[in-house]
Order: sequence, then structure tokens, then C-alpha cells
Amino acid sequence: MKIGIVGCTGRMGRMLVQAVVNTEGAELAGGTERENSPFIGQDPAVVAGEVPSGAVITANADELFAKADAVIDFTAPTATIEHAKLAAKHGTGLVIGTTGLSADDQAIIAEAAKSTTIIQAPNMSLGVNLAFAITEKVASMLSDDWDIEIVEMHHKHKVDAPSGTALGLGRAAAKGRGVDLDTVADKVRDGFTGERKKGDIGFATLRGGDVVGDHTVMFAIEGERFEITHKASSRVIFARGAVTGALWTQSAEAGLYDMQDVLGLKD
Ligand SMILES: NC(=O)C1=CN([C@@H]2O[C@H](COP(=O)(O)OP(=O)(O)OC[C@H]3O[C@@H](n4cnc5c(N)ncnc54)[C@H](OP(=O)(O)O)[C@@H]3O)[C@@H](O)[C@H]2O)C=CC1
Ligand SMILES: O=C(O)C1=N[C@H](C(=O)O)C[C@H](O)C1
Repeated sequence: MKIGIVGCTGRMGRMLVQAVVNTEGAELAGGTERENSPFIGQDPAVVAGEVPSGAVITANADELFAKADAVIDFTAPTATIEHAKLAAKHGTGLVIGTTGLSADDQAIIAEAAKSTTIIQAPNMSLGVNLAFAITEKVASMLSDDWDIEIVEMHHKHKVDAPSGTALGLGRAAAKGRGVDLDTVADKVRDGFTGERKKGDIGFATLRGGDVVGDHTVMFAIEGERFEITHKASSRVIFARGAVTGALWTQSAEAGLYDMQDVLGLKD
């Protein structure tokens, strides 16, 4: 299966290239970067520290979507929505790992998924997808006397907050509780905030150093606290998950899926 990587020289892009060239049944179709990138014309595998693959980095995403069976996108929201349109145009499978997308961006992705298979997940790791399922279950078993708080920490280069995974954990908790996250989310606290509102789902964001990604969901009540924690120590878990997703697109109907679909974690 021919897999393309857009944004192939980024932190995740390089890990994705490594994962593709080391996965049986996967072949690197090529990679993209912006027009002014110093990597244009180079082999993405060599940039990622692998042996030459014969593939080339270009700024022509249209060409990559035309020749690939699936493309993996860990870039930025403005790029991702254009990639979703190209996936629909060419009927190419698409795996989206990019976070920080707006509601309007989501609508464009949902429209594209009418014509092709798209897998979108804020976290491609098995551990976090288990945490999504467990969080929903625990939230469904506890009353809203239990306060739910989500804490995340990432490296200093991360540009969106709260992380896509933290928001995913919030959505899972809200779903378990039978409420809409948008109406109960408390994402920023500063100054004289007053007491915590019963039923809110709070978020706290930490940034620093080279932390790959830590997430904790806390269920707190007077006298005790129950926590679900995931810590990523290598980006390889996201890259492997994304390549598994890309291979999975080949056998799925057009539609919008997540990693819980791919990993068979749904009831
Ligand atoms: N779902 C998951 O499991 C995970 C998701 N992520 C998400 O993935 C995204 C990327 O993260 P990360 O790799 O750390 O970020 P980086 O900034 O390191 O990588 C992004 C890459 O995409 C490139 N890019 C941006 N726009 C375009 C474009 N129009 N065409 C081609 N390339 C483009 C960037 O180039 P330039 O530098 O020139 O802008 C850069 O090389 C983030 O949203 C992050 O949250 C990260 C890890 C796991
Ligand atoms: O930007 C990152 O690095 C990560 N982003 C994802 C997110 O926003 O949840 C996933 C992972 O935690 C790393």
C-alpha cells in the first residue's frame, strides 16, 4: 500500500516516515512540505534518518494525493482542511492527527468523509484510546457530586491548548455523564473565579521542555480522588497507530472514523 506523509519533516512527520518504511505492506509514496522549505527535492526517508527510499519531498500535495492510497496528516489546521478536500477529490484514504481544529474545520472534514475514508483522532496510541473508553465508563458510573478535572503537559513547542487528547478525554467524560462538553467545559481559570460549579469539567494546561504528552483525568469527591493517567515517552506510539490506521482505510467504506474504530474498542 502506498502511503504519503504531508508535513513529512516535522516532529511527527519524521516519525511517520520511519514507521512507514519499517512496516511490512507499506511503501512510502512521498512527502510534502511548504514551498519555501529547505527540504524540497530531498528523500523524506533520508531526512528521517532511514536508508534512501526513492521518494521525494515536494510542495505539490495534489500530486501526492493522486498517487497515494492513503495519506497521513500531522500538520496544522489550515493545511489539514486543504488535505481533506484533496482526499475527497482523489478518493484517497486520510489519517488526521492534527489537533486544534475549529468547528468550521470539522465541518469541512465531515463533508470530505462523504467521499472517502477518513480516520481522525487526537491521539493514535492504544493507551490513550483505552483511557477514552475507561473515562467514559467511569463517568457513567459516578454522579456529578464527583468533580472531573483534566490535566495535561506537553513540550514547549506545542501551539494549541488544551491538547486534542485532553479535549477528547473531556468529551468521553461528558458522554459518560450524558452532558454536552461545550456547556460544562471550564478551560481557563484566572483571578477571583468563585467556587467550582457542580458538573463542570475543568482543564489545566502545562507546557515545558520536551514532554511528549502526559494526561490525567481526575474524579474528585470529598475524602477521595480517582485518577486515570497516560504518559507518552516516545512519539513512536502515535506514528505506529497512524500507520495502522492508514492500512485500515483500504478495507473501510467512505466515512469518518476514529482510532477506537480501528482498534476495535467500541461496543
Ligand atoms: N493525533 C496524535 O496522535 C498526535 C497529534 N499531534 C498533532 O500533530 C500536529 C503536528 O505536530 P508536530 O509534528 O509536533 O508539529 P511540527 O510543527 O513539528 O510539524 C508540522 C509539520 O507540518 C508542516 N506543514 C505545515 N503546513 C503545511 C503545509 N501546508 N504543507 C506541508 N507541510 C506543512 C510544518 O512545516 P513548517 O514548519 O514550515 O510550518 C511541519 O514540518 C499538531 O497538531 C499536534 O498536536 C502530535 C502528536 C500526536
Ligand atoms: O502536539 C503534540 O505533541 C501532541 N498532540 C496531541 C494532542 O494535542 O493531544 C497528542 C499528543 O499528546 C502529542
